[in-house]
Amino acid sequence: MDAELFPRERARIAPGAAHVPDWLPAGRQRELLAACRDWARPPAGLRTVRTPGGGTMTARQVCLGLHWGVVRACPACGRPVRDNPGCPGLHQYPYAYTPTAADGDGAPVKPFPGWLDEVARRAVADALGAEAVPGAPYDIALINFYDGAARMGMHRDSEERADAPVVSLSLGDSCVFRFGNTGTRTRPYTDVELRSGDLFVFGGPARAAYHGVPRVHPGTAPPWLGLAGRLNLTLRVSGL
Ligand SMILES: O=C(O)CCC(=O)C(=O)O
Ligand SMILES: [Fe+2]
Repeated sequence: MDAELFPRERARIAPGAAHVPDWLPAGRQRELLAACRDWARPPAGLRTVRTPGGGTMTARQVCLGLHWGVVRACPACGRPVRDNPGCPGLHQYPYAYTPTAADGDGAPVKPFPGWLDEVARRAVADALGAEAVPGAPYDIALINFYDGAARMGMHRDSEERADAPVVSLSLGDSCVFRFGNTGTRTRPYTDVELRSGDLFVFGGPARAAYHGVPRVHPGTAPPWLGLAGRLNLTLRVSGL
């Protein structure tokens, strides 16, 4: 992989969606990994994510800024999630952002550091151009850890109330990242290989596209990083 003759090229995967290979230099990857290890420690550390049907996700997760997870009651009106179509406080689907790790140890979520907002703004400018950088600061990170068997089903990132681009940074093992369309979980989609240090940004007409991780390639992390598995950070503007 590292011995490829030509560097991998950046690509527009769809209008509003861009892949920038090797965006993070090795030193920044090491620093980001060290920060992720700190964030993954309790309280409000890495947890197994519950799904609405009573199952669990295979990727484990820690959040910064606000906690993302399944809720049983609307944080705004207190009524059962599927029973509040008129309430502006919660999306119809039973995921929401809350200030504490409600489906974990219940501790307050760790703060989103200002330097991650700077990283996100640089990422959007590099990937999509300065005009795509939002006015509001990035204030949420979802950090997913994948072991060799973990994956993530096709979904949309839809609990935010802002349409700012989502910034995705990958560390460790490479994976197949499937980037689809806004209408269905199925084709048409494009499979992109995301490797350690890669940036992927999706905003504008691609902000609501379905996407997922059908496969991680175990043992493909760069040896100098010291990570067995894959970490992905998505940086978002909550609008909340
Ligand atoms: O792991 C990835 O590359 C994607 C993660 C993702 O889609 C999410 O956290 O919503
Ligand atoms: Fe996502």
